[in-house]
Amino acid sequence: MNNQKDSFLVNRLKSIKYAFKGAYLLVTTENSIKVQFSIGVLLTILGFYYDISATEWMIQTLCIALILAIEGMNTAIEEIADFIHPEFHPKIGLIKDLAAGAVFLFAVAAAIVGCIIYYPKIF
Ligand SMILES: Nc1ncnc2c1ncn2[C@@H]1O[C@H](COP(=O)(O)OP(=O)(O)OP(=O)(O)O)[C@@H](O)[C@H]1O
Repeated sequence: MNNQKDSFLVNRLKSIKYAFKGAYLLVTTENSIKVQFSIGVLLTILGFYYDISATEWMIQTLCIALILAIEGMNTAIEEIADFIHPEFHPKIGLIKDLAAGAVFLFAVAAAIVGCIIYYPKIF
């Protein structure tokens, strides 16, 4: 929680610290994020190997960041759902399925982008 007495700059720096902590927790503890992060690292190596263009770098970087961000939001939704209702409930199941569906939709688009960039270079 930010202290109102702190200056604007100190509060902003604290927010960045909390955000870093959240990103670190996601990458080190969440299996789905670990997998997506590893794919992101692999794609970055592939990007250098195949010397992809500036536009391809921009699209690839956005796709990697968006997948991680959406996965992170999905994890936050799962945590909220488990916190407010730890027991089995069809509504909690629906909420989690919807959040997972949102990740899936973007993952399909990102996979298509990956194929468009690398298929012509590899084959
Ligand atoms: N409390 C619950 N009530 C009803 N259904 C649930 C509940 N918890 C989980 N489910 C069902 O099980 C699925 C998987 O839930 P879970 O919380 O294990 O997510 P996950 O995708 O396995 O998590 P992770 O991303 O951490 O691997 C949900 O999408 C939902 O269909």
